[in-house]
Amino acid sequence: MSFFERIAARSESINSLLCVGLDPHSSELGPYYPQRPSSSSSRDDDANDDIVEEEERAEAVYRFCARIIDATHPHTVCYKPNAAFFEALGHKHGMSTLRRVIEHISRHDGDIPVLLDVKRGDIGTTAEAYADACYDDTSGGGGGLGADGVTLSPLMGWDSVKPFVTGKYSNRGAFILCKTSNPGSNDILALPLRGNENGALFERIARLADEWSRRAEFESPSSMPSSSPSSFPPPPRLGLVVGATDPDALSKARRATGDRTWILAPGVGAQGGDLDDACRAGLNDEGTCLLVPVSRGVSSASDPGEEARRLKDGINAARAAVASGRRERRREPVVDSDADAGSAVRMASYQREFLEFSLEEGVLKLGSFVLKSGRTSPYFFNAGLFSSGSALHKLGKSYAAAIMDSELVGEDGKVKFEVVFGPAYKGISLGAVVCAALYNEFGVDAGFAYNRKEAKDHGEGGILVGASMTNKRVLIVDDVITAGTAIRESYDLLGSIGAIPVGVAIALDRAEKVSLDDPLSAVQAVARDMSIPVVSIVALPQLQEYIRLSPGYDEGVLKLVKEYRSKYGV
Ligand SMILES: O=c1ccn([C@@H]2O[C@H](COP(=O)(O)O)[C@@H](O)[C@H]2O)c(=O)[nH]1
Repeated sequence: MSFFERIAARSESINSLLCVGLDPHSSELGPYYPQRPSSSSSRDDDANDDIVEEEERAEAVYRFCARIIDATHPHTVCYKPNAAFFEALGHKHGMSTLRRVIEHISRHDGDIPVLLDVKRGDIGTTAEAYADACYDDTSGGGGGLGADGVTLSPLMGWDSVKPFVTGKYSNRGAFILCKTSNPGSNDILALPLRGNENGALFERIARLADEWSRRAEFESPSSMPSSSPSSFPPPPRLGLVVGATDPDALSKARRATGDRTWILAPGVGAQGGDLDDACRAGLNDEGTCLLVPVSRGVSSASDPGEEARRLKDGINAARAAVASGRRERRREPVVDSDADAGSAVRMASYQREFLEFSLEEGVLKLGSFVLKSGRTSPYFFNAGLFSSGSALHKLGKSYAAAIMDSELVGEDGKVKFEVVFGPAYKGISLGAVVCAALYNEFGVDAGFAYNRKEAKDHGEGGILVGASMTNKRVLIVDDVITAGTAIRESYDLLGSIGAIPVGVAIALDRAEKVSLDDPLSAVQAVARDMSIPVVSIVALPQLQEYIRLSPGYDEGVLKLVKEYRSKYGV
């Protein structure tokens, strides 16, 4: 198992997100010194006394750590010894004491990972040596410390991180410093980004954690049994350090990095971070992927075991509240109070987010719009206005979430299509972002193809470009279906080359009839005529519900939407 798989497995098996830090501060070592018979030492004995003191200090450090480990291990997902306190023991005792402590951890039942807090960062060749020093490099003589994961500075870039998570260390993991818990973290890590990117430097780092994890997997694939599709996409190799002292940064980092990345949030206890706020901000939608490391808060307690249990319970209380709140928002149907509709409207979190950002981007507008059909619509959707990298990224994620939430996924958890087809023109870019998001978000590596409106008379010629679709199951991606003409053309085109259309994915289902005496909407008619599902990110009922639930919603707009729906809707 990889480092983060071990973290996840232990977290689940002991139902905890607590990481105990081992920071043997001098001020806490007093009770751990071995008793020495009092002797009257002369000046000649001073040098000898220094040596004895060094040894005694190292012994005190070991005892301090061992006592904490023995008391807290039932509640602890992983231990985080901070290398600084061991390095300060000097060349003779420092590393051997650290190794002794790490070995002590491994003597306890269960697989308890060791995260060495070293905050390294250097050019690649030096980073290789650091990686050997931190881990147990048996191939190079076995002189390493035997840690399973490390903390790293990301500021020197991917090549400084790579040796810790690839090659012979592909099963290790690293937390990269994103927004640290100290006040000075605002000096650099919170600086605003320039150019097209919004947010602060730490948000960029949060995004990089995902990117580098994928890069690590690409450059140094983990050996996974092909029979375990559930392990795809592979577990991340990088997590983030984001201080519990800044809940706002924690929620921004969580949003930037996504749900699979583990965040280490130091700062609870001696640094004043609030446990509850940190959990609410840093947990993912499932109420996990957050480790709360506490060092002095545990070591200075009169009963470290009891304190660890109390912290574990406190974190679990927060995660229960967070998980149930988020689950409810994401999965539970929202009952539409509209008596005319009279049915429940399901609103998943990806649907709410999609509506939110479509309105923000001006892609979805509320007002009064005359459509090509001559109808006056209270809303208008123009997917062509998703016109930035960030908007396309979010759009792709929304489509991918809708597809994975639909009948296009079989009982076996696999998608029912092999190729994503984007019909010219708008469908080309949509198909591309959807195909990339399916891979990024869900590890679904489908082929991608599109068509030209006019055949090329040079080069390879023809109107189809990209993955071969002959005898392949194909998903058609478009923005909206108005009359269904474009989708029917795609369907015929695919049929003519022996491809098998298995579904259509669109962004918005207007859920309206083409002509008033139709029993079905345009989307329903396409699904019926082609006998394939048409999946949409949202449909008109979700838009109506979104407007109704928005703080300060406009009753006038809602009334117009209702009227439009009752006149043209299905
Ligand atoms: O942003 C950071 C990164 C690392 N640390 C380390 O965590 C512990 C915190 O100790 P407490 O006693 O729980 O405050 C310590 O080893 C730091 O070096 C951090 O605090 N903040």
